[in-house]
Amino acid sequence: MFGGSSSGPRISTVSASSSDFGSCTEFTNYVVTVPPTPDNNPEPGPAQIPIVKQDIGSGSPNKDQESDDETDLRISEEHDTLLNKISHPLTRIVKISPIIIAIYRILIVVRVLSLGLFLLWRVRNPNKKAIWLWFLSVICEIWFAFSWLLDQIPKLFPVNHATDIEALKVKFESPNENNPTGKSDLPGIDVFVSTADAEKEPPLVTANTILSILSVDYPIEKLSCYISDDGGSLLTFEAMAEAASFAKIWVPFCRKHKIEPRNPESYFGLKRDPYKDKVRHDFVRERRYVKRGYEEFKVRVNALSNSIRRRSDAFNSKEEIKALEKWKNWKVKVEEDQDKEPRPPLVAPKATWMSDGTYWPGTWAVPCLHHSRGDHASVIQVLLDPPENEMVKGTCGNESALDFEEVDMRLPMLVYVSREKRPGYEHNKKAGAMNALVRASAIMSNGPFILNLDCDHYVYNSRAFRDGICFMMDSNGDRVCYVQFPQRFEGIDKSDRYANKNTVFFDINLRALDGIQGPMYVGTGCLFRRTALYGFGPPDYFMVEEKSSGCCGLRNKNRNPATVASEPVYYIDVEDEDQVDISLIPKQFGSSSMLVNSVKVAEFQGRPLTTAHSSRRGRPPGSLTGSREPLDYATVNEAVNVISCWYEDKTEWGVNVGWIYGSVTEDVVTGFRMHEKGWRSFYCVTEPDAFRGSAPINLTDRLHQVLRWATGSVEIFFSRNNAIFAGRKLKLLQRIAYLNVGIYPFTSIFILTYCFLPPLSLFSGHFVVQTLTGSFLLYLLIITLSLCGLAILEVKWSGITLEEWWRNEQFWLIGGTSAHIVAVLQGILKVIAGIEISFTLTSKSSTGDDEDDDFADLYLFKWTALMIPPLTIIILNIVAILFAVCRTVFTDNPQWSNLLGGTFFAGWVLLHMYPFAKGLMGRRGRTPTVVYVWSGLIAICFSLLYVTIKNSEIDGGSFVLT
Ligand SMILES: O=c1ccn([C@@H]2O[C@H](COP(=O)(O)OP(=O)(O)O[C@H]3O[C@H](CO)[C@@H](O)[C@H](O)[C@H]3O)[C@@H](O)[C@H]2O)c(=O)[nH]1
Ligand SMILES: [Mn+2]
Repeated sequence: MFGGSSSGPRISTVSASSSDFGSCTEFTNYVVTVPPTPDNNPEPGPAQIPIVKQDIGSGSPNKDQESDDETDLRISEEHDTLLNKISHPLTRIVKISPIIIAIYRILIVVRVLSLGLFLLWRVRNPNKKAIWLWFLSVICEIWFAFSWLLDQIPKLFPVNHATDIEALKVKFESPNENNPTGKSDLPGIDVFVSTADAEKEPPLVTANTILSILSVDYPIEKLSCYISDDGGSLLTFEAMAEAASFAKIWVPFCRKHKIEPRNPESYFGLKRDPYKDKVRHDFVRERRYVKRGYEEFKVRVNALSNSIRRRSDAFNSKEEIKALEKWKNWKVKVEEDQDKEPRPPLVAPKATWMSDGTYWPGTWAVPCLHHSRGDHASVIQVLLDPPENEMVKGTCGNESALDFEEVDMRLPMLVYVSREKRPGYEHNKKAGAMNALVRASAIMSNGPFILNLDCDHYVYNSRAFRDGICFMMDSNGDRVCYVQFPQRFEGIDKSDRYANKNTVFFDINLRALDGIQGPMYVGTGCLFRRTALYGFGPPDYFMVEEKSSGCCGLRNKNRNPATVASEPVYYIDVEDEDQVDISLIPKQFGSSSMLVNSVKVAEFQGRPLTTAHSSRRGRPPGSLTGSREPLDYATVNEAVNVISCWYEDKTEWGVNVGWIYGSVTEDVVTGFRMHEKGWRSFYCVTEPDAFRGSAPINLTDRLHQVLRWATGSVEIFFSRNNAIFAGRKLKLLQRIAYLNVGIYPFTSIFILTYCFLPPLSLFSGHFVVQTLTGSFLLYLLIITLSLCGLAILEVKWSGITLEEWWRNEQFWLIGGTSAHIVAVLQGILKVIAGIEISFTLTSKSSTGDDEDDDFADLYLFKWTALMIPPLTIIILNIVAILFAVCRTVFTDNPQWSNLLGGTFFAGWVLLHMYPFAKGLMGRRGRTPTVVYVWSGLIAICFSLLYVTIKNSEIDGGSFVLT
């Protein structure tokens, strides 16, 4: 009833303030059709690679004096090289030094064995004087060993992959028989950017991301960019319109001068010499011009919130006057005619207005009915039309300051999308937003691949899209569900105090998974195969099934019932249309027939090329070089239809199709479901980094972020997406890795306990073992040394630094004692009481006051209850050490061994807590030593007091030093 039909979903009209913005007001529309498959190419039989006989690239002209023999020879050589290049793999494995890996594996075995022996020893040798202390510690140690194993085992087969974009170019963008002009035969990519709050995610940041996407090095007509605005805010909308307008000079400028990175804010902020390696004489002038343009653009974007407010105020007061007049007229009428006309409202609503004098259909500055967060209409606006099919050259620099005569001026399509939201509907956070984009884009551009970026993650390496596509177009590419790029961060303090960079995860864990079934999906910087997102399985399986059952496109009857019941129809073959049970599809994808029809097109376009040596079903070369039809109004209307909030009712969106709902870490679940179906993913580490983003650098925001991730993990643990229940196609080690994702927050229970053990032991005068025996110390030594050895080897094969590894260890304890434990409680609450967990956005804007200090934010101190447990731990441990020292020194019954053990453990805890203590101190200059010294002094006073009283009891009142 809140459906779009009642309040009318609308297509807003553009309202940008900038001048050269004409083209956006009318949008031409565009549809991708299935490229005609050559009739002579029966599927799925092997097809021949077309071999080009003449004019390869800038092939050398035939000279008359050359003999026929020579020419033939040359041609055949060219054949060979071309054939070589065409069959050349697009990706390859870069071996990590086998010696390092061998030692690494041996050390793992050593540590597993010694841990086992140690635990055995511990269980057999209880501390009879303090059984409780012994028992607690042994339980914790067993769990730590278990969780270490979960983390370590999937790291047995680390691997590095490299791509070959030159080979990709030869294969897809060089002239050949099927494609004489050498027009790009690469598949389309739809880029999704998510933003949700114009305050926490500044539109300027988002606009920069958009600019970096619009200028990537990928065939322009194959690229479409969609921005999802979950805030439905006019500010974001107009900032995007500004970005679209600035792109008209920024993008050609980047293309002409090969600018990197193509995010203007980062580019102009580079510390290195901008003229290095630049030889064009017009570069200096054009750079200056574009820089000025960017500065003006920035000022315009920054002024938007003010100008929108002023504009809205003006319109609103006009409306008010109108309303007042209406009311007066009505009053006069009522008095004169005694007419029973309904009384018009006296006050007009405080609307937010677009510059063309219409209401903004999204949320308003003063929220009101149908115009607030969580209650507004759908908005789709094509900000940049789909580009022409052929290159459009720019003009020479006489009238304009820029000379773009040789530059392609086209821009990829850019679409602003804000899905409809109504109260009473679950919106499913980011996953819901992404699914709306999946549908809208299926109708508007239907790129067979989808790249997902958070608004603060921009394209740092303009060729990264090609790197990703290499994996997809390689000979086994049709088994690949996604290619994950590592998340890299900027603006982080040098020592990365809170392990924001997460290099241990991104360079060790994910690389290791790449050697099994592939990295997890981590939410941003990921290139998906559209059909994998649609919930289909990989084709390998289909081929087997097809051979055995002889039928096409239908689901496997003898599959595990749990997965069959809800799994979408298998691969649909374009040629086998008649045999597909189409009636099943709307149940899964919803009622839009345009959407349903687009599925098979995307499947076809996502296939790698057919090759001579492979029986896999590919697509014929040259089939993606055709032109696209323009967008029409009906298409855009249909796109608006599929982003309405009721569209997903009674469908499988979020259950089996698209991003999966039910966890605040939707990313892990979504990737998990694909691996579960037998898909393979790849990890693509590029040089320079493919994408870069921002991370919260102050302690509080960081803890909240970790809290959200851990909560998501607990949600996964308690859901049907727990890796234990996964089907047979999830490989064992991959399963253990996913299991670890669900289990790691629970480790916090034991970490917390363990951190309280040193104070307990020091206060009580006992230790976890009865006495520090040689075997205990030896075991401890082996365990510690083997861990250090593993760390060093991991550092060796992954390329991270030891400091980063250590920071990660530290934050493991800090997170474990604060965020993770709360996550476990929250998760259990959700399971028992059904209390929903909110998605607290990570703030991207710097909140520090100090303008000159890049890291002002780092020293920002915001109190949060999450800090209570670690703070308690710090204080208790310090007090305990000093107390025990005093007692041992001043009493007649010194227990040096227990003091030593306890102090060692407490020191270990405090060492890990150091960054946390630093975070509490705020500003630079004052070190956490102050915290330690102060609590130390207080502790000494208390302990002296204690010892005095104790001694005076023993010695009958007189204080005696022993
Ligand atoms: O209702 C929502 C909530 C969030 N987002 C977007 O989701 C992204 C991630 O949010 P952020 O607060 O930046 O989370 P991070 O902790 O930085 O993100 C990591 O972890 C998240 C899962 O918890 C993933 O969704 C992210 O992709 C991943 O980068 C942002 O672009 C938001 O705009 C929405 O679109 N709608
Ligand atoms: Mn983020």
